[in-house]
Amino acid sequence: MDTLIYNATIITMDEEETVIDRGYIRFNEASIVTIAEGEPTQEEKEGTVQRNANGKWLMPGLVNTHGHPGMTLLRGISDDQPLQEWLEQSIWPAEQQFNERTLHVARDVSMIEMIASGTTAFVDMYHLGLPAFANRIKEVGLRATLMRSVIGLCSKEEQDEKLAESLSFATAFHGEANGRITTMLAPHAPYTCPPDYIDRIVEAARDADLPVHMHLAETRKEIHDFMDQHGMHPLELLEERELLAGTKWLFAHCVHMYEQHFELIQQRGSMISHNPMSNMKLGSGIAPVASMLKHGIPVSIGTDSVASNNHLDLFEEMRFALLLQRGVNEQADLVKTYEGLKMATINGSKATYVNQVGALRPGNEADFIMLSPHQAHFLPEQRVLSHLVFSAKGTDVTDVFVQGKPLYRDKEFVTMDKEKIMAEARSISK
Ligand SMILES: CSC[C@H]1O[C@@H](n2cnc3c(O)ncnc32)[C@H](O)[C@@H]1O
Ligand SMILES: [Zn+2]
Repeated sequence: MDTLIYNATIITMDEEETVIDRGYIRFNEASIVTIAEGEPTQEEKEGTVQRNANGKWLMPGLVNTHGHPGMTLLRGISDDQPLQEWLEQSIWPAEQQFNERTLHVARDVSMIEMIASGTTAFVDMYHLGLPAFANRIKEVGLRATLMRSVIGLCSKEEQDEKLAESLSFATAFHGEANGRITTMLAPHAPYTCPPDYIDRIVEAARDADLPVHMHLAETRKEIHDFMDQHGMHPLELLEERELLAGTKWLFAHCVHMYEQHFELIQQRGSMISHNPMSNMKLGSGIAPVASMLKHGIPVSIGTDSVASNNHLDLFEEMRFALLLQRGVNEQADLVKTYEGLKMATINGSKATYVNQVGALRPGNEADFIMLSPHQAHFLPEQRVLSHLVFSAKGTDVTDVFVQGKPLYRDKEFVTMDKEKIMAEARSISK
């Protein structure tokens, strides 16, 4: 049976700045059937379960295009180190202690946090326990892009084993959960994967028609060391080895890149995940997002893990992304308000190479969220787009639907037991 939600203010993200002041959406588990202004007719109501939105704001679910949910219990583990020191001294030793249970609980906590703040789809780059996570996501109902990522600082035999494992996970799970799970291959970074290993990963991805996700140009040190070793910027090396064209890339960070790199990225059709808070926290720098957008790159937004953020609230991340660009470039209209919403929604679907989400239109999948406008920080209520970017917080989200199924209803979890998961997290993190 279809569901009909009426009396909603609908932000479609379909055409430029469309806000349907009082409207309704009819949908089912396959797709959105109707979106229209005004009251539904008797005919539209037929064969539906109806729900009054009471003026709530209804918009596409947010897409987090870079993260590591398995690291969630490392929140606050080390707050004052730069990337390389943070990885080598704090993160990698702590990750050695992970087991099935800690990973399961960490990922459940991250999904609680994402759902409660309006994320309907996320990218997870990780090397441990992927099949178990994919199966858990099937139960929870979120949309996810998963990959068994690889670090290639090992023998060729080990590299090949890791790549084979990645490929077998990616091919087994791509399209699972009624298409909610998609997969990629993922060399961790140019400083942990030698060029000939990246060659082999890209070749495998092309053969299997899978996208490739990688951390890129995150710190000045990375570029400095890479230039010393290879005589050029890592993106230039990818181009020299003919790895950009014909590959569906999603690069995370891209902080230390310049005009000519964005021209190349745009020409080759690669995607970028901008992670402003993680870059700030680790003191990595400010990505030149205004320049990326000027080149026509549909920049998307990621949080990275909560060990470098320390939260998964994409509303906050989106606002921070805009404010940073305006502040650092001393220009108030450089990255426009609506661009922020695009980055967190429709650009996220482009970055993950997933069609039919990120915008609300008939035929697209019913991945959407609702926010309560009855908050002091949303007064006066008329300027919805402005409020969503500059005033909204994840905690304003009241409802979350993925593929037409409710995961969060009036702030109650439908598919997860929040109290149980939090109790387990407290107990094991001790
Ligand atoms: C093998 S991929 C997962 C791996 O990535 C590490 N990681 C987490 N955040 C970052 C980041 O911002 N830059 C580089 N690497 C990062 C983490 O240790 C995971 O094990
Ligand atoms: Zn990362």
